[in-house]
Amino acid sequence: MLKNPSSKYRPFTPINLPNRQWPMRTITRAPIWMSTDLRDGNQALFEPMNAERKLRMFKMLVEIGFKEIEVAFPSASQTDFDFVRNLIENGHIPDDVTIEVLTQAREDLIRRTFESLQGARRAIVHVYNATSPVFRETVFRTDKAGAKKIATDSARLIKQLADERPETEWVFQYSPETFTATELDFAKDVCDAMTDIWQATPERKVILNLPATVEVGTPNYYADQIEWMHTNLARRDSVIISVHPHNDRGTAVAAAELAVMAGADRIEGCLFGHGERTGNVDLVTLALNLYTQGVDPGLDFSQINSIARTVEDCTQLPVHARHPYAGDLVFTAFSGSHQDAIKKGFAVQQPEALWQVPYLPIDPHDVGRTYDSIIRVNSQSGKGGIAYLLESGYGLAMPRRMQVEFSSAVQRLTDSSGQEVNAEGIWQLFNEEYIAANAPVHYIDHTLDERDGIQHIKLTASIHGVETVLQGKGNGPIDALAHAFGSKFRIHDYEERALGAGAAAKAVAFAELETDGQPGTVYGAGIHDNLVTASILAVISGINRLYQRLGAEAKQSFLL
Ligand SMILES: CC(=O)SCCNC(=O)CCNC(=O)[C@H](O)C(C)(C)COP(=O)(O)OP(=O)(O)OC[C@H]1O[C@@H](n2cnc3c(N)ncnc32)[C@H](O)[C@@H]1OP(=O)(O)O
Ligand SMILES: CC(C)C(=O)C(=O)O
Ligand SMILES: [Mg+2]
Repeated sequence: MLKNPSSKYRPFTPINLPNRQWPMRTITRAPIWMSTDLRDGNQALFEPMNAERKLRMFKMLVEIGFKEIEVAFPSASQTDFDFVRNLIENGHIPDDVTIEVLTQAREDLIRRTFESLQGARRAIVHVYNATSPVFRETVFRTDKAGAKKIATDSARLIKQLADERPETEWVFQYSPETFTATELDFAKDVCDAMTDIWQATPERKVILNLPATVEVGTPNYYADQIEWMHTNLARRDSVIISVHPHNDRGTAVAAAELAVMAGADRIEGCLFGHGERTGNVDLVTLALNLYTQGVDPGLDFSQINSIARTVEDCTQLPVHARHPYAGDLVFTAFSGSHQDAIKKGFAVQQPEALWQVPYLPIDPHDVGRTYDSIIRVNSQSGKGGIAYLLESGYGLAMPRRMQVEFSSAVQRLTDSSGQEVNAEGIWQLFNEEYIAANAPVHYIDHTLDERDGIQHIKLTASIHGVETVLQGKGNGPIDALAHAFGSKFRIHDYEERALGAGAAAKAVAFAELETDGQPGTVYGAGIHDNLVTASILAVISGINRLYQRLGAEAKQSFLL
């Protein structure tokens, strides 16, 4: 019998936090954002960014509004070292932006890191060492005291090197790497030792970054860990609690949000969730989630498409089509009931009112997307989306029952092709179905005159290829036309509209016909510069479409 493979794994042990506060909190302001696209994001690429791509990414991060950017692991490679030098020496760092660099807690690497920062106006030096039992035992082969000493030795060295370079405003950051797998009291012990050595004060805060280096539990578990640290850390008023969730369980966004509710002040992550393995937390989703709750994230994603394309170019990895807010398909509705609700929502949505369009958590315009990309039509689509595409693309507003009739023609097309059809394809089908319905009756010409309040029509048409003149009279042109055809059908409904606007506008007319012995109604449509001609064409289109539905016997008597 197969052994249950899950027996290889251990569940996390819930934290005893009887008075936890975070579940009752909401997020009312944006955290401090820190982009690590150029470090954690970059170290996880098949091909790390070259200098040109790194600079392009840096400039874009600045434009988006990041004030803290981890730009490199300068002791890891000459490319990273040179990049930091380029930023400093060539004045690429705006005054309100602080660069951050990462180093392991090792003397040679720390010294090299400070070399790279020579001449920086302000810089965050970020040092880390893993603190969890498996790292202590397996990687460092040491005990708690040994792991703590790695951190505190580095803290003293960093302080000394910083003091020797007073021309730079230094900010210190420590990460107990693998924090989520570390005993909380030990993580606190090491963190407190760091803030003690660095002499953290409310004026000169130290950043304690508590990473989910590997996501090991549910997001509420991370929130409990953060709240415990928030409550128990020494010198809390002199500490910025930062979180750095990875996405191994696919819940990094939730973990970051709950962590902020639990007391975190700052979030580190990457655009579109780049980063080691399953990635760092996605800063785009986090920021726009806040935005849709009425909280200004302080980051500008109003041109999400161009940001996505730049990130794709720099990382050589695609943004998934279903990625929240940014994917190609996230403002697209294929299914009929969704399209219907979206169309109705748009119709009543006022520009300045609260956003209430069904199925769309955000106004696509807010992220630089257009409504055109919203509704796509495939075999799952209903009339709402089809009507929306015709209306938004071609100014053609169909009567409601006609939308139902036409949607089955679209359905037949998408069923047979198995493919999506775009607005142009739907417009073409509309023309084939209605405007080109000109047999067996083909309109040639007409005259109308009014005598004693009665309209008289003389219609010249080709019927089954034979030129024929028909005459009729009635209360209006449509009535007179029906009379000319021997009143074999009734006009159930008639509507006319403008098609397009201005001098180029045409008239479009719709006529809904019914005849005895034939269930239901059939629509016809006509388009012409002249409204009356459009209405005559609509009736003739309806006659021809009705004729196609009749049995052989009914056909004989339907046309004169
Ligand atoms: C979770 C994260 O994302 S952490 C950031 C990871 N990013 C990177 O590592 C960037 C690229 N890294 C590198 O280029 C290299 O690892 C360097 C230059 C930093 C170091 O290279 P090397 O000196 O060859 O060491 P190596 O890469 O093999 O790392 C393993 C050594 O570092 C030690 N180490 C690992 N992390 C730490 C740490 N935070 N502090 C101190 N020592 C550490 C290990 O114990 C091991 O030491 P040992 O060789 O005595 O057993
Ligand atoms: C260096 C640290 C913060 C890190 O990237 C992690 O733990 O994931
Ligand atoms: Mg990381």
